[in-house]
Amino acid sequence: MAQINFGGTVEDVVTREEFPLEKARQVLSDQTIAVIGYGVQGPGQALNMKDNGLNVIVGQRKGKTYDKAVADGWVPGETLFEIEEALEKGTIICYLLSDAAQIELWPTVKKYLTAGKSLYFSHGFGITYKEKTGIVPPADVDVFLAAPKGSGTSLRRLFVEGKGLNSSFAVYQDATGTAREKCIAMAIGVGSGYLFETDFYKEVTSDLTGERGTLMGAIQGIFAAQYEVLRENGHSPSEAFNETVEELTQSLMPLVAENGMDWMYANCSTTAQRGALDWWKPFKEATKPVFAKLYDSVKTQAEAARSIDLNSQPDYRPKLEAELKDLRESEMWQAGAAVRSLRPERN
Ligand SMILES: NC(=O)c1ccc[n+]([C@@H]2O[C@H](COP(=O)([O-])OP(=O)(O)OC[C@H]3O[C@@H](n4cnc5c(N)ncnc54)[C@H](O)[C@@H]3O)[C@@H](O)[C@H]2O)c1
Ligand SMILES: CC(C)(O)[C@@H](O)C(=O)O
Ligand SMILES: [Mg+2]
Ligand SMILES: [Mg+2]
Repeated sequence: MAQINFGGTVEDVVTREEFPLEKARQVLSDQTIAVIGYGVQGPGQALNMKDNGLNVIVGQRKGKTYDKAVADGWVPGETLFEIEEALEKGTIICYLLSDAAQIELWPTVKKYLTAGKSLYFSHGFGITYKEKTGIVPPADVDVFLAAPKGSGTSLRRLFVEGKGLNSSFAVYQDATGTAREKCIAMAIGVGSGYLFETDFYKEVTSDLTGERGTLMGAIQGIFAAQYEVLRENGHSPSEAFNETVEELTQSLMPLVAENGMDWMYANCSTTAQRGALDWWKPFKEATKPVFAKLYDSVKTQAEAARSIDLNSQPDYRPKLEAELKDLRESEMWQAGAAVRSLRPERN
């Protein structure tokens, strides 16, 4: 493994140079990879693996998502099956149902996990919270994860552009002595950039924190707070949205992605730099207690319990959709839709 210095801490990582696609193909040459579930990660991972020359089939229940799989080129009876048929054919079972659905389907999946097969996850959820999920794999199967650090939609888009999201990987159970190399081969096969090692507990704990925090929850909270203050002080929706969201996503975050925060700052005025350097600290102080509370809520499994409880309610889907609709129809995101429609490249 390559040793890389991450800001003073040296970590082992796996790059595509030392574990090339050719090696992944060789490790997985006698495997039938069954991607169970075709929601968000399913399509990204399955299509990338197929384009990478691996032997992939998809298992998906009939309905809209099954039709999407057909539209994506999966052939019923050849590479696309009902879930149980795919479970039977697969030697590496990629369990890419939603975390809640994984609980429901587990008794079925378990039946097909015969000795020597592999069970692959993209999250540490099911295994870490086994007292809540009931997911306890048989001792004679390999169990590992590769967790792309981003949406399955981006995983596919970046792959098509010749780029790759980073993924973490972890082995939970090595029954055959080959779990680790299969795990790394799968992580390369789904189109990852570099790989960093973790364990199932750390993966789920950091992932739940990240998505509730800066990646999704905190960012919306901070956007909403600033937007409201601007509106309360007489600024128009377009001005408030541009100064809160549009400039960040269109101009400044791409600069951060390219070369770091200081470089983005350096490409703004000295007036902006002075203010940003002064104000990031009070923002950190104000929000750190919230992040500590969030981490604690993840660690005590309150977040997992809430997710499982709510997801298992029969009316959860429509309620979730109603919440997303409220967000979409809020003034800020309606202003956002108007702003997006005015981007020159959309005309
Ligand atoms: N969404 C992402 O981009 C992302 C990123 C990293 C990791 N993950 C992890 O990947 C896994 C899959 O997540 P996802 O967001 O792609 O899932 P998802 O919510 O998109 O659902 C995946 C599939 O589950 C099927 N499904 C739902 N309920 C079912 C049931 N009762 N019976 C049979 N099928 C059912 C759906 O038809 C769908 O095809 C999860 O462990 C998740 O944490 C997701
Ligand atoms: C894409 C995310 C947020 O990284 C993933 O963790 C998820 O749960 O969808
Ligand atoms: Mg997640
Ligand atoms: Mg994540």
